[in-house]
Amino acid sequence: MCAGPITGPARMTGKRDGIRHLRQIRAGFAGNGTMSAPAIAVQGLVHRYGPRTIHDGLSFTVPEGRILGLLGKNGVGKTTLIRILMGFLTPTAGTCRVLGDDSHALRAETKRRVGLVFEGHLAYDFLSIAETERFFARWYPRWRRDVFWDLVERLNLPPTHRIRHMSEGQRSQVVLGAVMAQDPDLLILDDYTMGLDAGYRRLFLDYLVHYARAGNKTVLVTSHVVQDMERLVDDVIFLRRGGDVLQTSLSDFMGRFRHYHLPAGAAPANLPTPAAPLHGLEREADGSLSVFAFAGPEEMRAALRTAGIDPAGIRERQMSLEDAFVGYTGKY
Ligand SMILES: Nc1ncnc2c1ncn2[C@@H]1O[C@H](COP(=O)(O)OP(=O)(O)OP(=O)(O)O)[C@@H](O)[C@H]1O
Repeated sequence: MCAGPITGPARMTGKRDGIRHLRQIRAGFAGNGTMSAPAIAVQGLVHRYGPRTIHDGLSFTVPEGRILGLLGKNGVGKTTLIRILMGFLTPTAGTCRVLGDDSHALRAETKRRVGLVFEGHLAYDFLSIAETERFFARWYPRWRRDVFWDLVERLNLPPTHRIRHMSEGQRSQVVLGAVMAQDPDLLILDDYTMGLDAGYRRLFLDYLVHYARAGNKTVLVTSHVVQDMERLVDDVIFLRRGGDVLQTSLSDFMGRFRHYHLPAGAAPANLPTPAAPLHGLEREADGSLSVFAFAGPEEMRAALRTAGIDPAGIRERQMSLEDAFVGYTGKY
């Protein structure tokens, strides 16, 4: 993980389904009822690596002041999207605007307003913690020493301790402190959990929520620790292979997406292809059936009958966000 102006502030470094539930959060709705330009606006994004299409007409916006979790299975294109947003990659087609600028033509002052945590490490690892803080401070007019030290002093290491002599998780803590201290308007955190223990992850999440709310920051975050998202994000975007995208508020998704369980024998040996409102059908090891759907119990019974599945014995099961993520994206 690497952050900041290690190569100057202009180089922030540091990681469709049957149902088309595209619920686009309206561009510019700031969550407090006011309209403002979205912090991120992606329209018709296509990206290919050679013959492989990673994104195929992706469109979404991140309204200012919202915390959005970008979720998807390994290899679905989260990091690619972030690379495009930061101007490291030029998309095959489509437009991406970050704080009003085209992503492949970000002005230096716009880059300074974006705090990025990305795969990698602190490049100047021969510096001590204190030297690192002074180095970053020179680049950022809004540098917050208090924020840096508030996060970094929890390491219980002397300020003279060199970055290269730190563990991976300790380095990550310095990176997170350095990014937050930049006082950016937009934070992009790509898999920020690298090497962090559960306690520090929790501390950082609580800190981040408070920091983002107090400063009206916009946050785009990816993490494989999906349960963390539950305490952090306002909205989620699910990316799925083939270019499907679902954008919704977390509360709406958790309220509408349901998991039902049916006893063995309820469904035919060959499971039907789920059609709306059914989203996914999975045979469990004991022959019972898990059904994921955007439907309440009554609608569900009717949909199951239509699919040739006996709804008798149906039970709804509570889901965490991680359960819902696996139910929505599939186990493999
Ligand atoms: N430079 C590249 N050239 C060719 N293919 C690439 C390149 N970079 C990434 N890919 C492929 O593009 C797809 C998306 O990769 P990406 O890193 O964006 O996924 P991701 O969603 O961030 O994955 P993960 O959750 O595993 O970090 C993968 O199949 C990957 O192998």
